[in-house]
Amino acid sequence: MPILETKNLSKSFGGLKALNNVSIEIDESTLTLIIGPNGSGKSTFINVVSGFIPADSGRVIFDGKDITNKPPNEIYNYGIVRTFQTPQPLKEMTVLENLLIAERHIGESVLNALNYKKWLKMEEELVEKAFKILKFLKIDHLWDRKAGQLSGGQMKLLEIGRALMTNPKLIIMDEPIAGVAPGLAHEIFNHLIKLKERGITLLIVEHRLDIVLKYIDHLYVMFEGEVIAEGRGEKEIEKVLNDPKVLEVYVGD
Ligand SMILES: Nc1ncnc2c1ncn2[C@@H]1O[C@H](COP(=O)(O)OP(=O)(O)OP(=O)(O)O)[C@@H](O)[C@H]1O
Repeated sequence: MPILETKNLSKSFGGLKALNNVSIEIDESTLTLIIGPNGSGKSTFINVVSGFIPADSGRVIFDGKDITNKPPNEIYNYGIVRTFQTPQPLKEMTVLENLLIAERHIGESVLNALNYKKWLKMEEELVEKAFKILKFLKIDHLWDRKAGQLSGGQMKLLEIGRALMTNPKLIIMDEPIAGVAPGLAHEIFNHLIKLKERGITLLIVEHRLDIVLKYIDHLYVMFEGEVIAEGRGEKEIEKVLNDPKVLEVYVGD
Protein backbone atom coordinates (compact mmCIF):
# COMPACT_ATOMS: atom_id res chain seq x y z
CA MET A 1 0.00 0.00 0.00
CA PRO A 2 1.41 3.44 -0.89
CA ILE A 3 1.96 5.86 2.00
CA LEU A 4 0.81 8.79 -0.14
CA GLU A 5 -1.69 8.66 -2.92
CA THR A 6 -3.46 11.37 -4.85
CA LYS A 7 -6.51 10.63 -6.96
CA ASN A 8 -7.45 12.97 -9.81
CA LEU A 9 -6.24 16.07 -8.04
CA SER A 10 -7.26 19.25 -9.86
CA LYS A 11 -6.71 22.93 -9.16
CA SER A 12 -7.38 25.97 -11.33
CA PHE A 13 -6.30 29.56 -10.92
CA GLY A 14 -8.90 31.53 -12.84
CA GLY A 15 -8.98 29.88 -16.25
CA LEU A 16 -5.59 28.21 -15.80
CA LYS A 17 -5.50 24.53 -14.92
CA ALA A 18 -2.46 24.31 -12.66
CA LEU A 19 -3.32 20.68 -11.82
CA ASN A 20 -5.41 18.49 -14.05
CA ASN A 21 -6.35 15.07 -12.64
CA VAL A 22 -3.00 14.35 -11.04
CA SER A 23 -2.84 10.83 -9.63
CA ILE A 24 0.35 9.60 -8.03
CA GLU A 25 1.39 6.81 -5.69
CA ILE A 26 4.37 6.96 -3.39
CA ASP A 27 5.69 3.93 -1.53
CA GLU A 28 6.92 4.10 2.03
CA SER A 29 10.68 4.61 2.60
CA THR A 30 11.37 5.68 -0.96
CA LEU A 31 12.68 8.82 -2.56
CA THR A 32 10.40 10.17 -5.26
CA LEU A 33 11.36 13.01 -7.54
CA ILE A 34 8.97 15.24 -9.46
CA ILE A 35 10.41 17.15 -12.39
CA GLY A 36 8.87 19.32 -15.07
CA PRO A 37 9.55 22.62 -16.81
CA ASN A 38 8.71 25.91 -15.11
CA GLY A 39 4.98 26.38 -14.56
CA SER A 40 4.11 22.69 -14.93
CA GLY A 41 2.34 22.52 -11.56
CA LYS A 42 4.96 20.99 -9.26
CA SER A 43 4.73 23.64 -6.53
CA THR A 44 0.95 23.71 -6.75
CA PHE A 45 0.94 19.94 -6.30
CA ILE A 46 3.03 19.98 -3.13
CA ASN A 47 1.09 22.98 -1.82
CA VAL A 48 -2.17 21.07 -2.22
CA VAL A 49 -0.79 17.88 -0.65
CA SER A 50 0.57 19.79 2.35
CA GLY A 51 -2.63 21.78 2.81
CA PHE A 52 -1.34 25.22 1.84
CA ILE A 53 -3.73 25.46 -1.13
CA PRO A 54 -7.13 23.72 -1.31
CA ALA A 55 -7.81 21.38 -4.23
CA ASP A 56 -10.86 21.99 -6.44
CA SER A 57 -11.45 18.26 -6.76
CA GLY A 58 -9.73 14.94 -6.22
CA ARG A 59 -8.38 13.27 -3.11
CA VAL A 60 -5.18 13.07 -1.08
CA ILE A 61 -4.77 9.88 0.95
CA PHE A 62 -1.93 9.63 3.45
CA ASP A 63 -1.22 6.53 5.50
CA GLY A 64 -4.69 5.25 4.66
CA LYS A 65 -6.46 8.46 5.76
CA ASP A 66 -8.20 11.02 3.62
CA ILE A 67 -6.42 14.33 4.28
CA THR A 68 -7.81 16.29 1.34
CA ASN A 69 -8.04 20.02 2.05
CA LYS A 70 -7.25 19.64 5.72
CA PRO A 71 -5.44 22.66 7.19
CA PRO A 72 -1.60 22.54 7.18
CA ASN A 73 -1.32 22.12 10.97
CA GLU A 74 -3.60 19.08 10.88
CA ILE A 75 -1.68 17.56 7.96
CA TYR A 76 1.52 18.20 9.90
CA ASN A 77 0.10 16.24 12.84
CA TYR A 78 -0.37 13.25 10.52
CA GLY A 79 3.41 13.25 9.99
CA ILE A 80 3.91 15.30 6.84
CA VAL A 81 6.38 18.14 6.93
CA ARG A 82 7.58 20.31 4.07
CA THR A 83 10.61 22.41 3.40
CA PHE A 84 10.65 25.48 1.21
CA GLN A 85 12.66 26.55 -1.81
CA THR A 86 13.89 29.52 0.18
CA PRO A 87 14.67 28.27 3.68
CA GLN A 88 12.72 30.12 6.33
CA PRO A 89 14.72 30.00 9.55
CA LEU A 90 14.38 32.72 12.14
CA LYS A 91 17.56 34.54 11.24
CA GLU A 92 18.18 36.21 14.60
CA MET A 93 17.94 32.89 16.42
CA THR A 94 20.75 30.36 16.69
CA VAL A 95 20.81 27.08 14.81
CA LEU A 96 19.91 25.20 18.00
CA GLU A 97 17.03 27.55 18.83
CA ASN A 98 15.67 27.13 15.32
CA LEU A 99 15.52 23.38 15.89
CA LEU A 100 13.95 23.71 19.33
CA ILE A 101 11.08 25.87 18.10
CA ALA A 102 10.40 23.49 15.21
CA GLU A 103 9.45 20.63 17.54
CA ARG A 104 5.73 20.15 17.67
CA HIS A 105 5.22 19.52 21.39
CA ILE A 106 6.92 22.62 22.66
CA GLY A 107 4.61 24.76 24.76
CA GLU A 108 1.90 22.23 24.04
CA SER A 109 0.49 22.08 27.50
CA VAL A 110 0.23 24.92 29.96
CA LEU A 111 0.04 22.38 32.76
CA ASN A 112 3.35 20.86 31.71
CA ALA A 113 4.89 24.31 31.62
CA LEU A 114 3.70 24.92 35.17
CA ASN A 115 5.31 21.71 36.36
CA TYR A 116 8.84 23.05 36.42
CA LYS A 117 10.67 19.74 36.86
CA LYS A 118 8.76 18.06 34.09
CA TRP A 119 9.28 21.09 31.87
CA LEU A 120 13.02 21.05 32.55
CA LYS A 121 13.23 17.36 31.67
CA MET A 122 11.32 17.98 28.44
CA GLU A 123 13.69 20.81 27.57
CA GLU A 124 16.71 18.59 28.21
CA GLU A 125 15.32 15.84 26.02
CA LEU A 126 14.55 18.33 23.30
CA VAL A 127 18.08 19.74 23.32
CA GLU A 128 19.47 16.21 23.22
CA LYS A 129 17.28 15.37 20.25
CA ALA A 130 18.30 18.59 18.47
CA PHE A 131 21.99 17.82 18.97
CA LYS A 132 21.55 14.28 17.63
CA ILE A 133 20.01 15.75 14.49
CA LEU A 134 22.71 18.43 14.15
CA LYS A 135 25.36 15.71 14.51
CA PHE A 136 23.64 13.56 11.91
CA LEU A 137 23.68 16.52 9.51
CA LYS A 138 27.28 17.33 10.53
CA ILE A 139 26.43 20.89 11.53
CA ASP A 140 26.62 20.46 15.31
CA HIS A 141 29.66 22.78 15.42
CA LEU A 142 27.34 25.56 14.20
CA TRP A 143 24.85 25.15 17.05
CA ASP A 144 25.26 28.66 18.46
CA ARG A 145 25.67 30.46 15.12
CA LYS A 146 22.84 32.81 14.19
CA ALA A 147 20.86 31.26 11.34
CA GLY A 148 21.19 34.47 9.35
CA GLN A 149 24.96 33.98 9.23
CA LEU A 150 24.85 30.52 7.63
CA SER A 151 25.82 29.83 4.02
CA GLY A 152 23.07 28.85 1.56
CA GLY A 153 24.00 25.16 1.81
CA GLN A 154 24.15 25.21 5.61
CA MET A 155 20.73 26.84 5.63
CA LYS A 156 19.36 23.97 3.53
CA LEU A 157 20.78 21.53 6.09
CA LEU A 158 19.19 23.52 8.92
CA GLU A 159 15.89 23.34 7.07
CA ILE A 160 16.19 19.53 6.97
CA GLY A 161 17.08 19.55 10.68
CA ARG A 162 13.97 21.57 11.50
CA ALA A 163 11.88 19.07 9.54
CA LEU A 164 13.45 16.15 11.41
CA MET A 165 12.57 17.64 14.81
CA THR A 166 8.92 16.87 14.04
CA ASN A 167 9.51 13.07 13.66
CA PRO A 168 7.99 13.10 10.16
CA LYS A 169 6.82 10.09 8.21
CA LEU A 170 6.96 12.05 4.95
CA ILE A 171 9.18 15.02 4.10
CA ILE A 172 8.15 17.05 1.07
CA MET A 173 11.00 19.17 -0.20
CA ASP A 174 10.89 22.03 -2.68
CA GLU A 175 14.28 22.29 -4.40
CA PRO A 176 16.51 21.13 -1.52
CA ILE A 177 19.73 21.73 -3.44
CA ALA A 178 18.89 24.85 -5.48
CA GLY A 179 21.92 27.13 -5.45
CA VAL A 180 24.02 24.62 -3.49
CA ALA A 181 27.53 23.65 -4.74
CA PRO A 182 27.73 20.07 -6.12
CA GLY A 183 29.82 18.68 -3.23
CA LEU A 184 27.35 19.78 -0.59
CA ALA A 185 24.40 18.87 -2.82
CA HIS A 186 25.63 15.25 -2.89
CA GLU A 187 26.17 15.39 0.86
CA ILE A 188 22.57 16.53 1.34
CA PHE A 189 21.31 13.64 -0.78
CA ASN A 190 23.49 11.18 1.13
CA HIS A 191 21.76 12.37 4.30
CA LEU A 192 18.37 11.93 2.63
CA ILE A 193 19.26 8.35 1.66
CA LYS A 194 20.06 7.59 5.31
CA LEU A 195 16.70 9.03 6.36
CA LYS A 196 15.02 6.81 3.81
CA GLU A 197 16.81 3.79 5.29
CA ARG A 198 15.33 4.77 8.65
CA GLY A 199 11.83 4.57 7.21
CA ILE A 200 11.18 8.18 6.24
CA THR A 201 9.56 8.78 2.85
CA LEU A 202 10.81 11.63 0.69
CA LEU A 203 8.98 13.54 -2.01
CA ILE A 204 11.21 16.02 -3.76
CA VAL A 205 10.83 18.67 -6.43
CA GLU A 206 14.23 19.48 -7.88
CA HIS A 207 15.54 20.68 -11.22
CA ARG A 208 19.11 19.41 -10.92
CA LEU A 209 18.60 15.96 -12.34
CA ASP A 210 22.32 15.48 -13.03
CA ILE A 211 22.96 15.38 -9.28
CA VAL A 212 19.85 13.65 -7.95
CA LEU A 213 19.30 10.93 -10.56
CA LYS A 214 21.43 8.30 -8.84
CA TYR A 215 19.54 8.70 -5.54
CA ILE A 216 15.96 8.36 -6.70
CA ASP A 217 13.58 5.37 -6.63
CA HIS A 218 10.64 6.84 -8.47
CA LEU A 219 10.29 9.63 -11.02
CA TYR A 220 7.27 11.65 -12.13
CA VAL A 221 7.36 14.16 -14.96
CA MET A 222 4.76 16.91 -15.03
CA PHE A 223 3.82 19.26 -17.84
CA GLU A 224 0.99 21.76 -18.02
CA GLY A 225 -0.63 20.46 -14.85
CA GLU A 226 -0.51 16.78 -15.82
CA VAL A 227 1.70 13.78 -15.15
CA ILE A 228 3.08 12.90 -18.57
CA ALA A 229 5.47 10.09 -17.59
CA GLU A 230 6.37 7.98 -14.60
CA GLY A 231 8.80 5.22 -13.73
CA ARG A 232 10.07 3.20 -10.77
CA GLY A 233 13.58 1.78 -10.59
CA GLU A 234 16.65 2.40 -12.74
CA LYS A 235 15.39 0.86 -16.00
CA GLU A 236 11.99 2.51 -15.97
CA ILE A 237 13.47 5.87 -14.98
CA GLU A 238 15.89 5.69 -17.90
CA LYS A 239 12.97 4.94 -20.19
CA VAL A 240 11.09 7.97 -18.84
CA LEU A 241 14.06 10.22 -19.50
CA ASN A 242 14.25 8.99 -23.09
CA ASP A 243 10.52 9.20 -23.65
CA PRO A 244 9.90 11.48 -26.70
CA LYS A 245 7.07 13.24 -24.79
CA VAL A 246 9.48 14.12 -21.99
CA LEU A 247 12.27 15.18 -24.33
CA GLU A 248 9.86 17.40 -26.21
CA VAL A 249 8.71 19.37 -23.14
CA TYR A 250 12.28 20.05 -22.16
CA VAL A 251 13.21 21.51 -25.54
CA GLY A 252 13.36 25.25 -25.11
CA ASP A 253 12.97 25.04 -21.31
N1 LIG B 1 -1.43 31.59 -6.66
C1 LIG B 1 -1.50 31.52 -7.99
N2 LIG B 1 -2.31 32.34 -8.68
C2 LIG B 1 -2.39 32.26 -10.02
N3 LIG B 1 -1.68 31.40 -10.79
C3 LIG B 1 -0.84 30.57 -10.14
C4 LIG B 1 -0.70 30.58 -8.71
N4 LIG B 1 0.22 29.64 -8.38
C5 LIG B 1 0.62 29.06 -9.53
N5 LIG B 1 0.00 29.62 -10.58
C6 LIG B 1 0.16 29.22 -11.99
O1 LIG B 1 -0.04 27.82 -12.05
C7 LIG B 1 0.88 27.21 -12.97
C8 LIG B 1 1.68 26.16 -12.25
O2 LIG B 1 2.58 26.83 -11.37
P1 LIG B 1 3.54 26.08 -10.37
O3 LIG B 1 4.24 27.12 -9.56
O4 LIG B 1 2.80 25.03 -9.64
O5 LIG B 1 4.59 25.39 -11.37
P2 LIG B 1 6.01 24.75 -11.06
O6 LIG B 1 6.09 23.52 -11.89
O7 LIG B 1 6.22 24.61 -9.62
O8 LIG B 1 7.00 25.85 -11.64
P3 LIG B 1 8.49 26.25 -11.17
O9 LIG B 1 9.39 25.12 -11.57
O10 LIG B 1 8.76 27.49 -11.94
O11 LIG B 1 8.45 26.48 -9.67
C9 LIG B 1 1.71 28.35 -13.55
O12 LIG B 1 1.15 28.72 -14.78
C10 LIG B 1 1.56 29.44 -12.51
O13 LIG B 1 1.69 30.71 -13.11
